[in-house]
Amino acid sequence: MIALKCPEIKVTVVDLNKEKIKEWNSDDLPIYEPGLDEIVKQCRGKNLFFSHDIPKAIEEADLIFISVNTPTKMYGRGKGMAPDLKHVESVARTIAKYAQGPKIVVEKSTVPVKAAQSILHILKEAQAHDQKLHFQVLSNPEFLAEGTAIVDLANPDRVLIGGESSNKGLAAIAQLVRIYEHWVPRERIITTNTWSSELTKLAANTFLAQKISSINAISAICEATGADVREVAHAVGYDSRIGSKFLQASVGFGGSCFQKDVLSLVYLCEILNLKPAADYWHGVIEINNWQRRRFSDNIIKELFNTVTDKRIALFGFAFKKNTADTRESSAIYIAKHLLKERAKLHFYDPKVTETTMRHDLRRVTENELVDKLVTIHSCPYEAAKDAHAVVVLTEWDEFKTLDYEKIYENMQKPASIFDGRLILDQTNLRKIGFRVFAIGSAPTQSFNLFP
Ligand SMILES: NC(=O)c1ccc[n+]([C@@H]2O[C@H](COP(=O)([O-])OP(=O)(O)OC[C@H]3O[C@@H](n4cnc5c(N)ncnc54)[C@H](O)[C@@H]3O)[C@@H](O)[C@H]2O)c1
Ligand SMILES: O=c1ccn([C@@H]2O[C@H](COP(=O)(O)OP(=O)(O)O[C@H]3O[C@H](CO)[C@@H](O)[C@H](O)[C@H]3O)[C@@H](O)[C@H]2O)c(=O)[nH]1
Repeated sequence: MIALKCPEIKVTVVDLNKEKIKEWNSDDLPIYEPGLDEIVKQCRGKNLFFSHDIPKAIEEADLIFISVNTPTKMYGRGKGMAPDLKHVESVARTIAKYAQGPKIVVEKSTVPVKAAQSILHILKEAQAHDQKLHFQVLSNPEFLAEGTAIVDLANPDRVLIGGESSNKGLAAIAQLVRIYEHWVPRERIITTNTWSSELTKLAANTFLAQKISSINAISAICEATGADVREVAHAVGYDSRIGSKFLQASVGFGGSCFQKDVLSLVYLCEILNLKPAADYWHGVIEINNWQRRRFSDNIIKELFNTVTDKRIALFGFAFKKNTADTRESSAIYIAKHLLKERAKLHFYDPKVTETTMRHDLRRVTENELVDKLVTIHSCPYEAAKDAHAVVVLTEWDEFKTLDYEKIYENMQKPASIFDGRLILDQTNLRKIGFRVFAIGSAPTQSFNLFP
């Protein structure tokens, strides 16, 4: 977006992963994101470059964005909670090694509060030994969502920049503001101190995830009472203080950010000895896991309490529509529960590859189960053929307009459909003959004798 909006700025993207850089330089980009291909094609070779020559890029740059991954740590202290900052630290050390003049270093990765301090300590060490060096570290968290990244970047609700309040700090902030001002109205560029900016990113993601867990918790009450979660969400969201966005009940949120960032905030609360705050935010994750479990348990319950050897078609594997990203996708966890029960799973996703699906499933369950029980299809009708149930896990638009009569005809009877995204026309499906179960509404066609 910077390359597109600021033709006078040269943008060089560097990555340790040479394969990825090769793909960025090819016609087949390493990620699927609507609108991205066009922009890359328009700018690449003019003022946008992809390279693995990291030292040269550092040498040449005035501003350096650190945008490396900060996944949840899976070992040692903070395992399963704290973000792993080893890549951020490694970049700071690389900058310290190759910089030959003053640089503004921008923390774009999502990090815990005070991470900028560590980066600065490492850079200051280099500065102490070389008079030509001077570093300012800014926090500039990213708020784009996958699937809508280009729109979000082109028209952000806000851009947040945190930095030191010293003269040099303010000058660095002003430089970054000038870049965003090319396309973002000045009143939408917020400047704060570094720690507020870092914390805002974690807070924003936690608030968003909390909204989804709140509506998902309400969806469970709806299923038990006859209220309809879509009606409740609509009416609750009409209150402008609450707002209608992010009230879509679902199989639970996925993606590489929400769980990681909520856990990062919980961990921060714990190390600061703020246990009630840690427990409060941890509830967001607990509800999300519960929602996934409830959904898969309902499938088993409504298929006469056994799915062993039953063919089940799963529509969607990506964590949301318009992306091929599967990181922390609820589909993985729902499939895991069903595989434990020895169901035969037939997947269809318009963008996710077979290799990715098998790799993700092998990470959470035994290889043997995946090899024996999982089939991947390139056509939804094939996936649903002879199935006892169709389960919608991702809200891809194309699932709304499939020929459900044809799907019904080729399924085992009774044919059930479980809508985990509330995208299907339930009345029409019932007319066709399906037993329909949807998140957040009472199971009126339940065969189940016990609640
Ligand atoms: N994905 C999103 O939608 C999104 C949105 C907002 C914020 N974020 C944040 O942005 C950061 C990156 O997320 P992502 O999804 O792009 O991660 P990613 O894993 O897809 O990409 C990170 C890249 O960094 C590279 N890398 C790691 N260490 C490196 C090093 N020392 N030098 C050069 N390259 C290195 C990796 O090879 C990888 O290609 C995370 O902190 C994330 O929380 C992501
Ligand atoms: O009402 C809703 C909205 C979303 N989701 C699910 O929540 C997850 C996350 O969706 P979304 O937030 O749209 O995508 P992300 O790409 O994960 O974006 C989030 O995480 C990014 C990384 O930090 C932030 O930059 C974004 O602002 C923040 O929205 C997905 O599984 C969605 O299906 C719901 O279940 N119900």
